[in-house]
Amino acid sequence: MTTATLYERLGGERGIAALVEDIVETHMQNPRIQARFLPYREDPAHLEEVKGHLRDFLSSGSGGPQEYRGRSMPEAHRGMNINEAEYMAAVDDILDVLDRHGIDPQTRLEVLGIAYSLKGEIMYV
Ligand code: HEM
Repeated sequence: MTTATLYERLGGERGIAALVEDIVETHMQNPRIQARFLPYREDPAHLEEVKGHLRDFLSSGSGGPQEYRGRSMPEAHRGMNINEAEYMAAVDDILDVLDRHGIDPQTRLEVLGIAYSLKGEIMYV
């Protein structure tokens, strides 16, 4: 039984910042979803804003002190018509990156649980 919060087990502010960089880069290299993300390379300011929101989302959702000021999940993904295969591809990327960063299996499972709980707010909204 561990007493560290999910935020701490993800490496806190620095760990989460590194995770977000790699997750976005991995999405951009994943043929199943890269078309959704590659256009952001042409708009670095917007990309930085989204990365900031992703960091705050992960931090506040895992027990960290940061406040999430981005849009709600349905608002952020509305009109993208994200399907199940794309959703699974994104979740696979996240779990791969957590693994590459040495995050333990129990913690990865917790993140998977949170990702699944958000599915209905992100797919086909
Ligand atoms: C575990 C599932 C997911 C989570 C937790 C998640 C979370 C987020 C968050 C927090 C933002 C920032 C919102 C903002 O800036 O206001 C965002 C933006 C975005 N997400 Fe997701 N997302 C997920 C799945 C997906 C999937 C499957 C796709 C497409 C394949 C996707 C595509 C995007 C795009 C393109 C943006 C940028 C929107 C913009 O232009 O500002 N997301 N996501």
